[in-house]
Amino acid sequence: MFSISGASSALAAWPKCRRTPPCAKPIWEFDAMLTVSNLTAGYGVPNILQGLDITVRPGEMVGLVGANGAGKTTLVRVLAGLLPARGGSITINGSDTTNVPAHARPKLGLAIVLENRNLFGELTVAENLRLAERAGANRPKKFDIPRIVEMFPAVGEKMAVRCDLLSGGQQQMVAIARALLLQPDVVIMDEPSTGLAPKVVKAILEVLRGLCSEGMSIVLIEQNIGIASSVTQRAYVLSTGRIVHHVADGGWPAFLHDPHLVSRYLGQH
Ligand SMILES: Nc1ncnc2c1ncn2[C@@H]1O[C@H](COP(=O)(O)OP(=O)(O)OP(=O)(O)O)[C@@H](O)[C@H]1O
Repeated sequence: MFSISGASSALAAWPKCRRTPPCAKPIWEFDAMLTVSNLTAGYGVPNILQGLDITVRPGEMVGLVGANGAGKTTLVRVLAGLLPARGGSITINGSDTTNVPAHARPKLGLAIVLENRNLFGELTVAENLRLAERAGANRPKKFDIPRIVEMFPAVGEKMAVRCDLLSGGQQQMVAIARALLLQPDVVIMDEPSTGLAPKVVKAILEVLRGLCSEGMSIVLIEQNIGIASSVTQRAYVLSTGRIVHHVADGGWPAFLHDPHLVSRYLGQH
């Protein structure tokens, strides 16, 4: 649901003197961290995803925005390995991941924070984090539990609490923490703002910005254009399973100013 802010409020909130966000790096300096090429997938006939091309470089936070039914969740499922690609390819850090099983994708540097967070509800926060830490043990270490607690003090205070007893915001923080303990190079965030108070969303976006400035690649999948435009450098607009528009680096204000684009592809006015 387009429940939070619309394009006009996003535009109003965009500082006139806004510079490129702090995590921006000249894109020509880097090779791609995540490449999706001509990706097709679906559940029946016809395909839902109809030939997607997406590139994310190290240190970029890239948005993927689209209205209900555009195919965002389907793309997340294919990236996670939960739904097979029917055509095209997914490359992570130079490795072809298209047909790699879901459980093996984190070893290649991919972590996904699903919209439903997918925590082990009956386990404590500490137990959830330790499982992730173990799963990420063979990757170059960037995060450990003390660092996670520094990043999310609220997680540190709830270590002994079962995850199903946490608030939505606390669960989202644990889900992000768990993803980071996989020691990923690229994190896919599926609608992290869903159901959360603006203050919590702001805190989470701050953490994501910080990660990005350290070189992490982040794909932020968002229906809320206000959030996407405030934090991502550029974005792909998905509509009926196709990338129909690319908001280039620095192109958010122009996109938000174009009522035709916003209402046509995002259903917002
Ligand atoms: N399990 C499924 N079986 C058949 N069709 C599906 C299935 N899941 C999704 N679809 C269809 O695929 C299309 C894209 O849905 P998807 O959930 O990927 O969109 P979305 O952009 O994530 O939408 P929303 O923001 O509402 O979650 C829709 O037409 C939907 O009806």
